[in-house]
Amino acid sequence: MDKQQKLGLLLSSRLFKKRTDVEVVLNRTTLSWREIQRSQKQDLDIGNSLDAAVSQVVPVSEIVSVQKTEEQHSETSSAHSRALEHNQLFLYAFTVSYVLRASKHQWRCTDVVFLCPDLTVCEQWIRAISDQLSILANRPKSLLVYINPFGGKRQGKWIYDQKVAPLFSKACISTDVIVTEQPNHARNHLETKANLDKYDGVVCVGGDGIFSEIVHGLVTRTQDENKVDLNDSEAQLMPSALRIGIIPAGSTDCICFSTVGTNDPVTSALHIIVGDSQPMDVCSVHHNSSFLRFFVSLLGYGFYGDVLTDSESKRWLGPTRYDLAGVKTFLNHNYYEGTISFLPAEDNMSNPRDKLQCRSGCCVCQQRSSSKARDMMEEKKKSVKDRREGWTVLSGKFIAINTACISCACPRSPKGLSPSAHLADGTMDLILVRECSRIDFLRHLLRHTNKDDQFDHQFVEVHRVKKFHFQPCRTEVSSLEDLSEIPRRAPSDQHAQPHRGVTATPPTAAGPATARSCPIMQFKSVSSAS
Ligand SMILES: Nc1ncnc2c1ncn2[C@@H]1O[C@H](COP(=O)(O)OP(=O)(O)OP(=O)(O)O)[C@@H](O)[C@H]1O
Repeated sequence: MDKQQKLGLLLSSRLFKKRTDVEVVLNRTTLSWREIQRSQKQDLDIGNSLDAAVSQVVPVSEIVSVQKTEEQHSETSSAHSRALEHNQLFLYAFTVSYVLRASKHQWRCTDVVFLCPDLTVCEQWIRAISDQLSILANRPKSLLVYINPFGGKRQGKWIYDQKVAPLFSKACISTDVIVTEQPNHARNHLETKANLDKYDGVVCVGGDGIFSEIVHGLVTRTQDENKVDLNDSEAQLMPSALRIGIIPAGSTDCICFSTVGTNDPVTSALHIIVGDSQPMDVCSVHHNSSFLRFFVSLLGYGFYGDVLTDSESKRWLGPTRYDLAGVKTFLNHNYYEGTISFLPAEDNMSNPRDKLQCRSGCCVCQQRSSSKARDMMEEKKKSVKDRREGWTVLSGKFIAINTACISCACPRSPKGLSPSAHLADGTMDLILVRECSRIDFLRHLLRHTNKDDQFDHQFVEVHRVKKFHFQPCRTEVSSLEDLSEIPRRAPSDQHAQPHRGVTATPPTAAGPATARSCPIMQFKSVSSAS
């Protein structure tokens, strides 16, 4: 058996590309081509070692489509005359579209056209590549798409129509598209009406808010179908069988940025097409015995909670609303007094101040995922015990009580609020900013935007936790300057915990108060709920 057979050679031909003869080779994992003449010259001059320099290799998993090139290709006339020189006629052509990795995590779709000496060869190539694409089990064939036309700069529909739909169509993905008409349209549709059996995944076009709707809709429906009581904070959530993809078209797009490393609709569409997936934790928030909500990115109480609440009333301003609400809340300088109890994550595989950045294939998340079944059993047994022991209790006055399920990176804060938080390890990073002066708090906030360690302040502490509980003092919310001020927002006793990805699929996150997490499935370009 020669080397090529060992590599699973499927097809090899001498074809023509632009002005050159190329040897094109398809095996089970790659499509490659190299210029024959140049390579041979190099063979003579410098030896075989330079072959790689003139050959291109594309993983089959990153081929978007292969199609017969019907129209006269721009290069055809020059190619034709060049071909004549070679006493060959290359009248038939096929185009392979594939992923090109550009800079800063961005992906682009690029084409290569191969001219063939006859129709049989052309069709043989198209069939061989199509066959390989058809056995890629992760690729979605049918998607349900929700577009929020009011997210971010209100470009969602345009972004989808112009940048995403043509790629889905090229990849032969069928879609049902719903443009939402009001808040919670997507959530309610998913919870009650959508026929989910038809689809391989759900895609949202918008920001973290519409993603949150999708998470709530899918996770709630899955729990209903499996008779899981969401009000039971100890119940193990069942993962959804569908993955969620995000096309960023919001104001922050934190979940997309934190998982893919960029907010670029084309990159996200390509991740979806090639079937990339990334598990995420979903956390749930309970108040007493009632389920409040899920979250997958940031649960903010105090400063960030106030910024988000205030920014909602300024939605008409677009993304600028966050800056305005941020300045206003900063000037108010409120603090919140209460007691926080948390259950620390037990192992020492990672901590919130290590330099790890969780990415696809992260060993910490993988290890967690492989021990998931065992952990689920243990966690069940432990839940009663947990209530009695292992909890750490802290009291005091806090400006911000944040919980990050993921790094929460976004263009404004490229490393995020918790740079080494993991996407799917079943833990949350609890970040406490204690009472401090305005100038100190500003120094802390500025560190969100630069490379300095944002936890390296005496008034900031961070804990990697599995669950936490917050019990506010009833009369406490006051300006640091004016302690007599009545709290604008009376906090209540809440707890949160993360649910580790339950299925064999991607991420999930859970929310505030008592938080826990369960997994949901996502395409890699996912983002989460805030
Ligand atoms: N048709 C609609 N009209 C008004 N609001 C909608 C509509 N569809 C969805 N929404 C709501 O709009 C809110 C914001 O949407 P989205 O998150 O997509 O944009 P954003 O807030 O600008 O971005 P980000 O959350 O990333 O900052 C969501 O909470 C969603 O429930």
